[in-house]
Amino acid sequence: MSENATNTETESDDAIDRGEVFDLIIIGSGSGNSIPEYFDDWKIAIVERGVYGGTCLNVGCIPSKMFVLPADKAVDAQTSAKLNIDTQFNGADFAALRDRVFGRIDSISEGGRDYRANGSPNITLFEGTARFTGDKVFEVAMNDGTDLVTISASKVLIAAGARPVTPPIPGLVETGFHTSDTIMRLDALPDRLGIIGGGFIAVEMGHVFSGLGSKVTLMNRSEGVLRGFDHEISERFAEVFGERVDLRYGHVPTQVSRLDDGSIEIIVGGESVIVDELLVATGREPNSDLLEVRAGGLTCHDRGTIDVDDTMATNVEGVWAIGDIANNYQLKHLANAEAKVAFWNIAHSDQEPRRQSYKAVPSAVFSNPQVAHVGLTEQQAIDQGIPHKVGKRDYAGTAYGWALVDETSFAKVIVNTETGLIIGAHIIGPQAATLIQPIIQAMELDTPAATIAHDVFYIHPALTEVVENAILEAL
Ligand SMILES: Cc1cc2nc3c(=O)[nH]c(=O)nc-3n(C[C@H](O)[C@H](O)[C@H](O)COP(=O)(O)OP(=O)(O)OC[C@H]3O[C@@H](n4cnc5c(N)ncnc54)[C@H](O)[C@@H]3O)c2cc1C
Ligand SMILES: NC(=O)c1ccc[n+]([C@@H]2O[C@H](COP(=O)([O-])OP(=O)(O)OC[C@H]3O[C@@H](n4cnc5c(N)ncnc54)[C@H](O)[C@@H]3O)[C@@H](O)[C@H]2O)c1
Repeated sequence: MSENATNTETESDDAIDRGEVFDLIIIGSGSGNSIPEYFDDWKIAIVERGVYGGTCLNVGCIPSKMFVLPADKAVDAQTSAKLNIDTQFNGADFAALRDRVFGRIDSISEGGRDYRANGSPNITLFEGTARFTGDKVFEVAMNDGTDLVTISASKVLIAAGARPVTPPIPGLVETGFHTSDTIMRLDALPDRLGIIGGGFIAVEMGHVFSGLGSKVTLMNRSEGVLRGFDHEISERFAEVFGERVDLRYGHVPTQVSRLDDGSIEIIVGGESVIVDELLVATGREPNSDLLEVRAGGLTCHDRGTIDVDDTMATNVEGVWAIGDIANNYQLKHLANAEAKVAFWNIAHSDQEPRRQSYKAVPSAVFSNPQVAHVGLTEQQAIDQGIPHKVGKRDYAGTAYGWALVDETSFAKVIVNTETGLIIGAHIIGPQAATLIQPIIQAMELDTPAATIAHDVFYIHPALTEVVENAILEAL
């Protein structure tokens, strides 16, 4: 055991059953599973209630992007006439695609589980649902129905993530619906798919299913889709995406019911929408309630995320929290970064703690068109009274954009005119998630916009010239 880990037996309260005592308990096997090797001599418990490996691996980022790629190819095949080639999309073997994706993923999850259950001598895997019963004490309701197990530790890492919200729409629960947890496991492509929501999951899955051949109707509460994004981006996204998907805005569905022929009727904005399958993607709520974190003395924000500082420490000494249960971004690259910070600080309490930066947290929406963002929107810059200049470049204004025959994609960069630093960037179009990377670097490292525009090469005629030119326009 690391010299920094303390034995809880010394601090145990005789009145409380602390059960088996560990050096470290980790709740959740998603980002919580990335345990550095300097923990090899710690006695560790991992508690996982679901499929091993968490959201990103099993039902999130990875399978969804393995579906997005074939959908992108299908859309390309249907839109190639502008490139003077004659290609067709003749349909998808959805069951084979599903089996390929999950054949890969399920075995990785099983391998990860087996490694922790049988191949890691210092680790005990508890497969069940943990809840706090006291300070760093948990009761675990085992999935196999055996007795409740009590465990405790001197240090705890909470990485218990979030789960899909079920909106209170009359008839929804009785009718039955899919979430992102189940929609990718359908047996066949539905002829008609309804999607309630208009955020990341709605537009990514809307692209997947419409691209592969379903008729998709997306019903969003707000006026438009991707409303948290820069206005120009969300408006352009809706224009382009709306050519493939029936977008209904500004209403919460008021009734969902199952019809005699097995189809599903959704009443939205006073109109009837009839579909074969329904996906609900109206946000994800932190699992802090399942964990009964308040019984462990932890404080939470209104939305249920656990209060943490930038060292990932909670208000209770010896308890850290990371990922979707601790931040409102709900992004895997952030959960991974927070895990690194938390694990380091847990094992090195005698050193100055490492801190997570939130200066330039980027995100990308892997729909079609693709969208990427980092930093402030133009409206946020205005609202915050920051003196700024916006630079914008259409893909069509660069050589590679001509090759793509692109008419809808652009990059937008916002520079603080007092500091010369980039404060926001927004890209819509092919490879947006990759193109934004130099700007993430510049923002995180405080590299002036002029420096990254003038002092480095951008390969000609690559799409990165879009970013170079957008920055130049903002100087
Ligand atoms: C469809 C979809 C696509 C996504 N795509 C992207 C993407 O492209 N890029 C990106 O950055 N992010 C994406 N995300 C978000 C990303 O998946 C999450 O931000 C990330 O996985 C969160 O990791 P985590 O470790 O905090 O939680 P999780 O990976 O959710 O792990 C939490 C684990 O804790 C377990 N658990 C919960 N409560 C308890 C309890 N009481 N006892 C025991 N175990 C418990 C859960 O079963 C779960 O396995 C996507 C999410 C979804 C749903
Ligand atoms: N590419 C990625 O990084 C990626 C992909 C998927 C998910 N995620 C993460 O997962 C999180 C959850 O995704 P999400 O799409 O479920 O949530 P979201 O917060 O992105 O979007 C929720 C949407 O549901 C709408 N909504 C809420 N209640 C509604 C109702 N009753 N009727 C109709 N519409 C309603 C909202 O207007 C909003 O458009 C995201 O915040 C994101 O961080 C990330």
